[in-house]
Amino acid sequence: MRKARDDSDPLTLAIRPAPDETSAERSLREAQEREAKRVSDEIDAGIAEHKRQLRLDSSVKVLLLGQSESGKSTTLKQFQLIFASRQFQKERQLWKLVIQLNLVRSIRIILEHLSSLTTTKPIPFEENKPSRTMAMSVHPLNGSPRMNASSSSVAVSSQSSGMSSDSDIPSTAGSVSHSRSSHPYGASSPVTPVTRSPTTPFSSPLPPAALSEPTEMPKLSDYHRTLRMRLLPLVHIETSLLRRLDPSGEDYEATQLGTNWFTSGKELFVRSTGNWKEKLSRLRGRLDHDEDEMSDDEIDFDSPEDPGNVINACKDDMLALWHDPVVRQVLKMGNVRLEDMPGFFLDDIERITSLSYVPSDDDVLRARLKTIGVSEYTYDVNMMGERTTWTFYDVGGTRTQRSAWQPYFSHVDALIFLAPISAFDQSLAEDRRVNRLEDSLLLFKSICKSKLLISVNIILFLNKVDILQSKLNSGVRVNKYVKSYGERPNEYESVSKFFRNKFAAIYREYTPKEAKKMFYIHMTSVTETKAMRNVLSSVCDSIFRVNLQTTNLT
Ligand SMILES: Nc1nc2c(ncn2[C@@H]2O[C@H](COP(=O)(O)OP(=O)(O)OP(=O)(O)O)[C@@H](O)[C@H]2O)c(=O)[nH]1
Ligand SMILES: [Mg+2]
Repeated sequence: MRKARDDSDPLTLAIRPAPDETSAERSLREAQEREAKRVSDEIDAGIAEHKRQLRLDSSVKVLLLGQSESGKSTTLKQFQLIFASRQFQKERQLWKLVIQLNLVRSIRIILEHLSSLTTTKPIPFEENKPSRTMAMSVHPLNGSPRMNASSSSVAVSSQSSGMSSDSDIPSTAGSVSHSRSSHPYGASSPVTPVTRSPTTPFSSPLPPAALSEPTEMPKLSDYHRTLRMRLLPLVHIETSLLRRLDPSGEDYEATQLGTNWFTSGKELFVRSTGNWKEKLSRLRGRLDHDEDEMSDDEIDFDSPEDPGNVINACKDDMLALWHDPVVRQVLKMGNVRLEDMPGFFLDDIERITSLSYVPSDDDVLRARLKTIGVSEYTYDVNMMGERTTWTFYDVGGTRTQRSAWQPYFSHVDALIFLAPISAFDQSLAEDRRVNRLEDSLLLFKSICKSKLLISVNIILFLNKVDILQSKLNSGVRVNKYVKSYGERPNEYESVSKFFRNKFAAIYREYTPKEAKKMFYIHMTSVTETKAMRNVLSSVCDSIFRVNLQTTNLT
């Protein structure tokens, strides 16, 4: 049995007061003991603070990867909306200008298309066809171009990346993005009207409308020409705002009315080094400033030239243009599906052009702002009772941007890879010969194989399932684009399971055997906040737990 006080313990013996201790000695001893306790408490507090600091320093770092328009930046917006909503609310007004520019861009595309009817000869279909014998392909990860010899009518990227055996998705060269009417936020790029190759049995068919409609373009009247003239200020506003947001102009070319519309497909983008939020704040902040403080790159929001006023003044003409039957026919015959492009707001003209317009959450999530470079975003979030710092790296997804990803591989805890599975019938905007789903599969394979990512947890979002669903509902057949889909039912359950298995098989086959990491797959529509609340909570929770375990702080 243990004694209440152990007289044989050397420490107890050493600190035991002397039996003949005087009261002065006792006071001194007690003072020394109090001081020792104070020092000890201070050390404990220091250790606790150090641990807290370590936790903060070892913030959770997440890399967002995937091809362009896969939904990376939208995932980040959802994270912010759900976990850092105050910041999201604060930035809501900044998105107003982006949304208005998205709207103006759609108008510009219509105007350029109308203009091309009158000023330039449409490019003959055959000129857009890739070479039958030699074609460029690009490595899916580093974006470096290579020349491929190809005996087929098109160069398929798998031929250059050793994927020909496991890739059964034909190139969409010689095809166009399929037109559909029911999904408003579809993210296909403007389609290039090229013919179906007669020698590739699996090339995407042209939409029936493009094949069966009469070939004669409707005539534009003076009314259309006047409408065009009246909308020109919008285009100038766009040019000037884009210049102000990116004065280098490196990735932006001034819009030239009268050029062929598909040669001027430049879109609004955010450059990682550009601090667009600050620039937009400055442009917007003019109202709060003193007149004298106005600098050259600010806009006078009180002036009739202010973008909000100009856009508002053009409301009726925009509505007239978008609803004009001749314009609709011209677009249809040119196979221009604005509804399928990201940042489509033409059905919201009334609301968005209002002087008192404030973007809704949904508007912000639908807004399209292309990423250039790698942007870092940090949020302090309460998770599992802890205040934790989350750092996200949002990258540009076009092929030429991918070489910038690698330096981030070695110091992130997890990566979220987004593959838009609705894109099985679309081609890359940057290379019309490459099927978007195939590009995602090849990219995912490179990620799985990467030795640098051997201990990085992978979360795969098979995204844009809402668009996939509406495509299937409107009758687009998967087996026209994916040979191995065979005679399975053309229904969401079966198609989503098939794609899920395809990605899971790549993970199993190509991840190095020694890798120890978690891997989850989620079917997502990252624009849908309600569903994403559960998905992101569960994803962040798992990343956070694994992170705590690995830093040994639990
Ligand atoms: N309907 C629908 N639209 C989506 C979904 N995910 C993204 N979008 C839209 O698709 C467009 C492109 O999304 P982004 O998040 O900008 O794509 P990204 O991957 O960041 O593209 P880059 O910056 O070019 O690399 C945006 O207009 C989004 O609103 C989805 O699941 N469903
Ligand atoms: Mg982006």
